[in-house]
Amino acid sequence: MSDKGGETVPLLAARDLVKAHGRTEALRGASVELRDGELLAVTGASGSGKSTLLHCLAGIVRPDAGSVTYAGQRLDELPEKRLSELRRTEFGVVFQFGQLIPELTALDNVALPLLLAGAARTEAQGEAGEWLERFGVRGQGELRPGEMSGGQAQRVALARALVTAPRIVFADEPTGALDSLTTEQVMTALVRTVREAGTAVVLVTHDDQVAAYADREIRLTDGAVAAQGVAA
Ligand SMILES: Nc1ncnc2c1ncn2[C@@H]1O[C@H](COP(=O)(O)OP(=O)(O)OP(=O)(O)O)[C@@H](O)[C@H]1O
Repeated sequence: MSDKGGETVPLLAARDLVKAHGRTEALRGASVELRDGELLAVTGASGSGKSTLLHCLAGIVRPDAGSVTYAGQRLDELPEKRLSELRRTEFGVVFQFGQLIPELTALDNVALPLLLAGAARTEAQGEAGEWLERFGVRGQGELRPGEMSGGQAQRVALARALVTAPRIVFADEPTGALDSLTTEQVMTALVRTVREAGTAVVLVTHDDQVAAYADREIRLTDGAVAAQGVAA
């Protein structure tokens, strides 16, 4: 959280977001703030607008109305080129099914964002190996996604989301396909890692077990924030 003349300024702030998919109004005036280093859970019933909110916050989707301000810049007004650069450098994203590249090994999947940012191969692979280590999957570095368990693949996906040292990680049901024990292991690794790195996280989940890891929870109902509070 930055401090401007005694006022605390959130890292990310969305105001009165409206977004329709065709005739479906997915967001109807949702507002949310994220502080630097904060772990925020976004919960709500299926269809309440959680993924749409996450996509608007991450600059993947432009809202029809309302604003998204990240570190003083209006994301919803940025030209696409600048927006994609910002997404690549400042944000990390992880989805329910890790969406790793099937042809690449775990190590190469994690190294890829660094290579795209211009790092040399040896350096990128060294860094990627360290992130696999943090998530307890260094031993799986030479495996391809099809050869890993769901939990291992999600750890690799989280390592890939964090390898560029983003300010914010956006995670959409990152443990949605995992059993309860694996969920606990993946969440423990995620929380420890983001705390060490000081990374903020927006975590969409319908699972109370997962929301309980967050500093704060907001609950969406019909595309607006129905409740918020400190997670249990
Ligand atoms: N690309 C799309 N095209 C049409 N309708 C969409 C699209 N994406 C989302 N919707 C609709 O918008 C509403 C909100 O969807 P969204 O995925 O944001 O909700 P959600 O809370 O994440 O749901 P879930 O928990 O089931 O993933 C739903 O009614 C959904 O059917």
